[in-house]
Amino acid sequence: MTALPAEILSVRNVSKAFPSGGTVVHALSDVSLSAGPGELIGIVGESGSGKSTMLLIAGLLELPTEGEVWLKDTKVSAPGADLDAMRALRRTVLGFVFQKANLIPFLTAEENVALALTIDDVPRRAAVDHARGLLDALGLGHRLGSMPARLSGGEQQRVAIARALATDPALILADEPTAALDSMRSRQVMELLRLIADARHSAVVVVTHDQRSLDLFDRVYTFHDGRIADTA
Ligand SMILES: Nc1ncnc2c1ncn2[C@@H]1O[C@H](COP(=O)(O)OP(=O)(O)OP(=O)(O)O)[C@@H](O)[C@H]1O
Repeated sequence: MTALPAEILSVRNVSKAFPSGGTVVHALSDVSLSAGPGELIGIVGESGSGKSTMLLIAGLLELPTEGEVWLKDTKVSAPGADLDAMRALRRTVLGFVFQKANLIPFLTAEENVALALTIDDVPRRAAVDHARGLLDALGLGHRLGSMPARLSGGEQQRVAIARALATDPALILADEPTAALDSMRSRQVMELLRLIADARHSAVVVVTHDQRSLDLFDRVYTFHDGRIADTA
């Protein structure tokens, strides 16, 4: 058995400033957080506190102004790093889930998931088989051939989660994945993310406003004004 790394994601002393109309917005100030294998980590905080900016930096979609992002034992991002060069890393190590499922409307559920693999040159047959297995495991085995418009909001979000899992990422980043769902479906999606962390030993980091599911999390960082005000 291979040893698991101590941390999958380590954000170290990250700050992010956006120039904005002659002034500077300090979206993040000296933030450090981590997520290890099998951990479900929450990020909460009021609007504008820096949660999404944190996720974009951890997801290698934005650069920090100061500080570093480490994936496993490698420093991958710091001021001046080349975000384009991180594309392969984003595709293989990271999985993203957003507030809206953003499925491609003219592809079936299984085609949406398989696409995450075929764009990386996985042969179509193998990609579709893998997509079916994932959708089946997420309770959507009966919806493989359905178009997104025929799926409920919760089902669409589960397809989006299957798509994020397709490349077997070590780190899954979710930005308000339950915002568009009712409370029962929200709970189901959060429980699914908990299960994914447990079963796959992935690190799962979720930005959420949903206070009712926080019992499922290993650690919750509360952001306030670009800083971590509390860790519980
Ligand atoms: N590209 C940008 N340019 C300028 N300012 C930005 C940019 N992105 C974010 N900000 C500012 O940085 C601060 C943090 O924004 P962020 O979106 O990270 O907050 P949030 O906690 O995710 O908010 P919400 O819960 O409303 O999504 C805000 O003041 C926001 O206006």
